[in-house]
Amino acid sequence: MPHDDPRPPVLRAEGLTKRYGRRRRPALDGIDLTIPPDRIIGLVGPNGAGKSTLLHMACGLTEPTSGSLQILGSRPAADAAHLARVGFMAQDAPVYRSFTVAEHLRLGARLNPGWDMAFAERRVREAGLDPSQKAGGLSGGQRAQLALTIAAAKRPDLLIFDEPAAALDPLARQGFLQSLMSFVADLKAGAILSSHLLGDVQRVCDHIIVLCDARVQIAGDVTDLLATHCRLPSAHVPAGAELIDGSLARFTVPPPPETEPVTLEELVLAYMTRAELSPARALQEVAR
Ligand SMILES: Nc1ncnc2c1ncn2[C@@H]1O[C@H](COP(=O)(O)OP(=O)(O)OP(=O)(O)O)[C@@H](O)[C@H]1O
Repeated sequence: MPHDDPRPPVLRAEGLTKRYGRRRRPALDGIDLTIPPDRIIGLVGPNGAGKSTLLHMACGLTEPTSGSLQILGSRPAADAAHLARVGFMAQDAPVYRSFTVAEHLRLGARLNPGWDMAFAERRVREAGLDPSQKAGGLSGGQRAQLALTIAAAKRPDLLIFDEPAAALDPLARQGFLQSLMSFVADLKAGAILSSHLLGDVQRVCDHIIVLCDARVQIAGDVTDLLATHCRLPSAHVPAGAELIDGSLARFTVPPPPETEPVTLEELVLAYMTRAELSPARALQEVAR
């Protein structure tokens, strides 16, 4: 983030912790994280890592147990004006099955002061949705397009998606991700999406957060991460390098020429594997 950018970070977490029960392991464990504006952020990690918990907290749907979280410079869902600045699409693209597409848009207009009906109607047409069709009869891909339109037509500054395309076939997923990117560009909004589909993340995101075991393992702009992670040609770990997993290392100095570049998928998998094998994790498993 340029130092003269006056805008607050999209997300700032300090010591953010969430426990769902006093005896349970935390779902988020002391997370410190700052995400600059103007990013499409991919939140990745294995099942149960805490991704939905973080996204729900960002929307004000659940409260931290301790620590603090700011979204666009304020407490999540601090007031009506702040609520209007954040659009959320929950897992499985929830819609009202007995409402038609047009009724969804009218409901959106009644509930959201900044609702842009012209934008919503144009997007419904572009997605090929029939306004008189009941949402219960839409395909998964059409339902996702409707839910995306509803999240975007309030013209938020930040769109949050919890595994938005997990249930869609590859073609519907491609259409959905294209719409997502064009919405973000149209609205000049930021976006955070959680996903298990690393290919999708690689296609649309320019910043990633790897969350495993309730902790952030690595976060940063994709270009920076790919420039600072390489595969070592031998077992020797040079100065300025930290071995993450196998031969994949992170460099705090410019990597030497004999190292090989890595893909985003390899990088994410290396951090996930390291977290899975960490001694702290092993101890937690024994304690459970
Ligand atoms: N409402 C809840 N009550 C109790 N425990 C919960 C609740 N929601 C989440 N958890 C627990 O918190 C941990 C993190 O769950 P969360 O759903 O945030 O992970 P996730 O990374 O989104 O997982 P997935 O990829 O499977 O959706 C898990 O151990 C889960 O069982």
